[in-house]
Amino acid sequence: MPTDILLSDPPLWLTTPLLGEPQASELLARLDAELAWQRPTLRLYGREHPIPRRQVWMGDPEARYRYSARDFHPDPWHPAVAALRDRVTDALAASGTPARFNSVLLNRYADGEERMGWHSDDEPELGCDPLIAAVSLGAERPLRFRGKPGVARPGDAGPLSPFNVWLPHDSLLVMGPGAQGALQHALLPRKIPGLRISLTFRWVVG
Ligand SMILES: O=C(O)CCC(=O)C(=O)O
Ligand SMILES: [Fe+2]
Repeated sequence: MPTDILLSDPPLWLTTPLLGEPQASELLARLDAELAWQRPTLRLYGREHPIPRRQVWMGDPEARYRYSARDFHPDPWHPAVAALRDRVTDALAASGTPARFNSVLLNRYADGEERMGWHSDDEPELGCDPLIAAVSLGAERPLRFRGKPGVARPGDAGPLSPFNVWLPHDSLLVMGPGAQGALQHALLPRKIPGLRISLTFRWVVG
């Protein structure tokens, strides 16, 4: 599997293809059809807003997640998602990066209008310097990165200019240790038609 090193410090790598066809397209159709996609609301400045995408939180029972002072329990592993988790774990081990995952956030973007705002995946449950593995299926869209406001870069490196990482169908983006401390990322709205599903595998510290 060809891997592009997009950034070395913090590590950001893109591998494509991950599964090959027809497996990748079959997985996209199966996840779309078989998962209990939710559109929870988020409270912002005292008002409830439905999130601009759908999602499912899945994982081991002890991989609980606290968010907005609420405990979220993961859905049990769907067999196709568990198989993908093992595939990603094997691919990482083969490239000399042993990692394990007890949970995954699945995001479903119906079209280019649906999106995710600027954030880092730096919740305390994820421990310090997590490795997050993100699989993309469906419409190719750019994940935009920028330096985290107020965080200096290592050495004399100047400020990092924002950049796009285009995520093709059937690709794996690895955000390695340090990426969440140094960078933010967002899936901004774009006039790109078509369904996209991403799966961001994580380890949640119990
Ligand atoms: O959909 C994507 O590629 C980004 C998802 C993401 O940032 C997340 O799940 O934390
Ligand atoms: Fe994220």
